[in-house]
Amino acid sequence: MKIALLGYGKMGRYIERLATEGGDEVVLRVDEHNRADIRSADLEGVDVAIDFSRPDAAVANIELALAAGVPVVVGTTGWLDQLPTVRKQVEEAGGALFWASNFSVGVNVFFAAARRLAELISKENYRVSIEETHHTEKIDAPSGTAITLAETVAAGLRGDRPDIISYREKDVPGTHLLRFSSDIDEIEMTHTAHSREGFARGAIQAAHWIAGRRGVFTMADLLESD
Ligand SMILES: NC(=O)C1=CN([C@@H]2O[C@H](COP(=O)(O)OP(=O)(O)OC[C@H]3O[C@@H](n4cnc5c(N)ncnc54)[C@H](O)[C@@H]3O)[C@@H](O)[C@H]2O)C=CC1
Ligand SMILES: O=C(O)C1=N[C@H](C(=O)O)C[C@H](O)C1
Repeated sequence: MKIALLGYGKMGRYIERLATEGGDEVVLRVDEHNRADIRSADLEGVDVAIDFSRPDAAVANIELALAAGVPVVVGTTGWLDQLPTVRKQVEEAGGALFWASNFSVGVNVFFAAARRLAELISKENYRVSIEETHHTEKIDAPSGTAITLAETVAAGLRGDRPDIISYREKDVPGTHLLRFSSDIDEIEMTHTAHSREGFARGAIQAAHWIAGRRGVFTMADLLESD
């Protein structure tokens, strides 16, 4: 398939390498230097746009893809407070958006396990906390994954979102720790990304999956489909 990359940094370049190895073709690369020159007509012939850019750029990039009638896969974090408005825009345009705060299969399994653990523990007296560690170039804090994890745990507990502590350390691709602690014992679950490969593979899988679909989707839709 023909891909437009909206954002051509660490993730955009990783996706290009894996997608090309898999037989896809990257036909447009957009970054902060050429973004102002890009119009929806430049997306003509593109099958899917993949956005890994910046928190303050994602919504305009989604609007660009919608205007071009091109499905868009968005991995950028830090804009999801605007999802309700964007969802309306997608529905009104009859477009397709696939978003995920984390595209790796491992993290999405971690979310499901965290939800179940929170449900099981909800009547007990545990303190819940989340810690996330990322590389020092990361703009947003807390991470999108940590926010999704906190929302998932809160839903399982039928309670408040746990607090999140953010750490920034050189070259860390992404580590998330969920802790339930009481005076009696402690339960910890950690997901450690060894590289960006899981994120890139998941985004490419989503790009193939969204072809021919309309609406707003995320990883649970993909993982639960046949
Ligand atoms: N959902 C997921 O699985 C993952 C999400 N991310 C998120 O993806 C985003 C990008 O991450 P990285 O590639 O590591 O960042 P990066 O800083 O390496 O790359 C960002 C790219 O966006 C470009 N850019 C800036 N303004 C732009 C605009 N208006 N339009 C298009 N491109 C623009 C920059 O020139 C750069 O090429 C971040 O929000 C990060 O949190 C990162 C990894 C996994
Ligand atoms: O910026 C990153 O690098 C990452 N961002 C995502 C997030 O904010 O959760 C996903 C992953 O952890 C890497």
